[in-house]
Amino acid sequence: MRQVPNVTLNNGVEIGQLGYGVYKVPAADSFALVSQALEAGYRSIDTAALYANEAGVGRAVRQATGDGGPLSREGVVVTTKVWNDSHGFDRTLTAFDESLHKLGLEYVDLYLIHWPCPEQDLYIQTYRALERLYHDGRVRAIGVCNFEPEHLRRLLDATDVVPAVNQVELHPWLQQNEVRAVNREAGILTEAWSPLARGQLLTDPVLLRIAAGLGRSVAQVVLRWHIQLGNIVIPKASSPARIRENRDIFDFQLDDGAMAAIAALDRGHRSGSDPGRVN
Ligand SMILES: NC(=O)C1=CN([C@@H]2O[C@H](COP(=O)(O)OP(=O)(O)OC[C@H]3O[C@@H](n4cnc5c(N)ncnc54)[C@H](OP(=O)(O)O)[C@@H]3O)[C@@H](O)[C@H]2O)C=CC1
Ligand SMILES: O=C(O)C(=O)[C@@H](O)[C@H](O)C(=O)CO
Repeated sequence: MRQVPNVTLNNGVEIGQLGYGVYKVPAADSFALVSQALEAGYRSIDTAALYANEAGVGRAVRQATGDGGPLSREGVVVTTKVWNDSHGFDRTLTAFDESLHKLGLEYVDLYLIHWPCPEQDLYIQTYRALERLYHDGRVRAIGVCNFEPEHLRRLLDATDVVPAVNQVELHPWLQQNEVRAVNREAGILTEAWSPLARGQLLTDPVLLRIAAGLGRSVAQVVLRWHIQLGNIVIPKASSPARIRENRDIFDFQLDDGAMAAIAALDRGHRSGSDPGRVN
């Protein structure tokens, strides 16, 4: 097994380029599955207040990094997010306290605004609260999710700390080239959510052909494509076998022909919500 490589955020914090996402992981399973992911070599876990499984995530991280555990707390990145009903400066600080309490950790590594919620028009105040948490040392890095270029430009103009990541839906059927370019220009890393389009693209004939040629699964080919593009990627899986399968993407390469064939699959297909419409 090859180690998951780290990438460096714009403030120097390191994060595994491959992490484990836990949307729809039931609270009762989150301890076991996150423990298995950490055992399999993942060092970054992506949760959110919305997912209602922060307690199990935190317990798994505490067990793996506590006295006698195999890992150091500094070596694991825990991401959580402020949900849409907690936008605004004070409400965000309260939501953060609740998440930290559920996680049972001393600090959060990466704290993100979950959606810009443009109709609420509070994301600048929400981000100001993230900046406060960052300056107070309660989070190691801050960022956003689902920010379209217009939201990002406004945020960059109005605030001081450049987001470390912009986590957006991204996969071969929704390649987000404009968002990726704006992120790159601002020094923001692109993190891909639903990197497998929630499983919808696993029967794509082009991907099946590339996977067959390499003797890999389609999921592995798609995750490898993300890695070669420079994305951070956080697939969710519900079994130890799939958790390991998704990790095993660092011992092969997609050649230029395969990368070009995948680039041609972009079709603007969303498997989740449209950021302009979530409020
Ligand atoms: N910031 C945001 O707004 C959002 C963030 N996210 C984050 O991104 C993470 C990943 O996105 P998610 O929506 O879960 O979708 P993914 O694209 O990661 O797909 C998950 C689905 O793919 C299946 N799958 C995973 N690995 C394999 C495999 N090797 N072979 C076959 N099927 C596989 C899973 O099945 P099974 O579970 O049965 O194994 C599940 O049904 C989330 O868990 C969450 O952390 C997600 C949505 C929005
Ligand atoms: O998983 C998340 O983090 C989400 O916010 C999404 O799943 C979102 O609720 C969605 O796209 C629903 O289709």
